[in-house]
Amino acid sequence: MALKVGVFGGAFDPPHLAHQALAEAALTQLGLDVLHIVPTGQAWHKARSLSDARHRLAMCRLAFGELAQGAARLVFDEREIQRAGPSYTIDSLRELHAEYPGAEFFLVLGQDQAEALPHWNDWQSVVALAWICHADRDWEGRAQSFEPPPSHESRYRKLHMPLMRHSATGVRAEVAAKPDVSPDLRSLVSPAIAGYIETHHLYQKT
Ligand SMILES: Nc1ncnc2c1ncn2[C@@H]1O[C@H](COP(=O)(O)OP(=O)(O)OP(=O)(O)O)[C@@H](O)[C@H]1O
Ligand SMILES: O=C(O)c1ccc[n+]([C@@H]2O[C@H](COP(=O)([O-])O)[C@@H](O)[C@H]2O)c1
Repeated sequence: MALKVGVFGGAFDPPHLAHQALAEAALTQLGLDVLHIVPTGQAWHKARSLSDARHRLAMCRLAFGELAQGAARLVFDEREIQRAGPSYTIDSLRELHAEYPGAEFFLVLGQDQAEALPHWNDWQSVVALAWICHADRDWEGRAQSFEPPPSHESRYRKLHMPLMRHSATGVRAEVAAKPDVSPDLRSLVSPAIAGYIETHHLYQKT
């Protein structure tokens, strides 16, 4: 049987509880052998610059480190941080295909990026190289549940997790408003991430 390789990319600035729930859903529902967590290097599609990659990677290790279950392995994958220029998922998928010949790939996304996928660089190749595994996301203004584009529907798979309104934007705003670890922050990120943010004075108003 082909090795099943999951790929979960994100800015992870910082990783929050919905990221952890999505990674867990992917591990349990897709029967993955390995899950690559891929922090973005340069997010061409985001208006703000990301925090130092060193911090985002350290927080990924804290947030996702406990998730490896059963036979599944987690890889904290620095390729997009190391690569010069904008981070394109297609580049990472092509490299991973070469590293795992014959494997089956599963790209893990929340609803917003599943909807944005047709605007990604070379998205048709992305869809050809990986199953698109998407979970709904609770956000204001969400009109309806995401429906895959009919032309590529057979390449999409739904992941099930509780609808969560968590966002990294919300975490950063909470810390900027209340620099001490607040009960609201504790409801958004794991204790390890709250501690890391506090120790390293991340996201505080300057
Ligand atoms: N609440 C959520 N429910 C489901 N998926 C989510 C949720 N939050 C983030 N994701 C997914 O996790 C991946 C990485 O997201 P990202 O690191 O950009 O977090 P974010 O919360 O969207 O960040 P920001 O608020 O800074 O834009 C994306 O595929 C995104 O759709
Ligand atoms: O390749 C692209 O063109 C592309 C465009 C938008 C997003 N992505 C990737 O999708 C993942 C989730 O994006 P984000 O903005 O939610 O962190 C992350 O790995 C991004 O690099 C990739």
